[in-house]
Amino acid sequence: MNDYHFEDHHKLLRDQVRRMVERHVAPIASEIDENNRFPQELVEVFGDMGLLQLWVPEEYGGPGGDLTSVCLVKEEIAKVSESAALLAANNSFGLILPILNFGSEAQKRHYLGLSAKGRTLTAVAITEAGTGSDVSSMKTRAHRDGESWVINGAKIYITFGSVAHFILVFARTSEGKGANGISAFLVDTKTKGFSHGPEDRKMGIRGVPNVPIYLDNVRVPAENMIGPEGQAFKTCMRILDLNRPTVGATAVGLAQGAIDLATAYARERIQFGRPIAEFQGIQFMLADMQMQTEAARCMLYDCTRMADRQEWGGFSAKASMVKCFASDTAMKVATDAVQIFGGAGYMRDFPVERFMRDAKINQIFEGTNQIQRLVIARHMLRG
Ligand SMILES: CC(C)(COP(=O)(O)OP(=O)(O)OC[C@H]1O[C@@H](n2cnc3c(N)ncnc32)[C@H](O)[C@@H]1OP(=O)(O)O)[C@@H](O)C(=O)NCCC(=O)NCCSC(=O)CCS(=O)O
Repeated sequence: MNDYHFEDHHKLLRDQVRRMVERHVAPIASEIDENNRFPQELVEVFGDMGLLQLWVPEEYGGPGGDLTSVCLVKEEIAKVSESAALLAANNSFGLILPILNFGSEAQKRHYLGLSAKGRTLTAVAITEAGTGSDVSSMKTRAHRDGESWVINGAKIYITFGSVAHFILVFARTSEGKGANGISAFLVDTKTKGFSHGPEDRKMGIRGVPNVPIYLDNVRVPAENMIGPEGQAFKTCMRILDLNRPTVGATAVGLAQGAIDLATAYARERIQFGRPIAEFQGIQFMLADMQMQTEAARCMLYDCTRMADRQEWGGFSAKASMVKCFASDTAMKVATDAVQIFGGAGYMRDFPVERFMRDAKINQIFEGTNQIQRLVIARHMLRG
């Protein structure tokens, strides 16, 4: 494969991650899915390599990664396990991106410094029972009480919500119309009044705990508000824009992993006296799978380059294109990989059925692909 615009440090990181995946992720990938087990041991491995906290700048004690590094790491890990890829760069969405972009210097020193140690887990809480695509309809409320804010409400489907040390919680702090009046708080999950419910039972990404969380008079110090009061809808949109390419990266990795499995199987599987790889019907499928994945990869690393060069014009639409195109591609590619395996592909003895189950979530979370199309179309129509 082409090396795109990767710099030497990106290639070095990618090679280190490949070796780590072979040693630590590949041996447990099927088992964490089978047992729906959160791989705590990977927290240590990833933390020691700087992979949970990749995006923390060097001046705050972090590895100083960029969007390209985060995506390369996720792509490599997702070739073997989407669940493990979701754990990598865990601190980006819930802590690093909001604090780097909207936090005060004191918040940066404290939280980025903590993240840099490589043992912190975080989550983001936006979604509620009545609030999915329509973020501004959220019902969770926070009111000011002296030097604190007191939060009440419930959120659902919170990824890593049961293991996170800190959760970025979005709540309405005034009854302003629509997007106005929403604020963001970094909540320490040890705070009195915070709790979570039982784990959601999911089709895929097993080993990644998703839970409902409950905030019952959760009191947080005023300094835990991230960004200006009432303006966090924009914080939310901005961190989604920056994180959506990483969903694209996971999807590209998953698709490549499925292609590699299907290609190897097609070479080995004998029917009508020859490997099925010799049949044009299979060759055309494999070629389409690789072509679509390569197109998604080109789009992905073009988008990461934009971000790393701070070229923000049209970035939101570009991030939505990557998330949408790569995840639609991964779903199609994983389904075709199962088809190439035939009956064996439907069995749990082979990993491709897991890839097909895991692929689906990428079309749904961090904004459904219908929402991504809406963002893209709005950008086009604005001219
Ligand atoms: C549907 C949406 C794309 C847009 O929602 P709205 O139509 O309600 O809002 P707008 O009128 O477009 O915008 C209001 C306001 O915000 C500004 N804005 C909009 N987009 C951006 C942006 N990308 N960056 C900065 N600012 C932005 C816009 O200019 C307006 O400001 P003014 O009023 O003009 O000043 C949106 O609601 C959306 O993306 N929905 C999807 C939500 C989503 O992705 N949810 C997923 C949750 S997280 C997850 O799934 C992870 C799993 S988990 O929960 O653990």
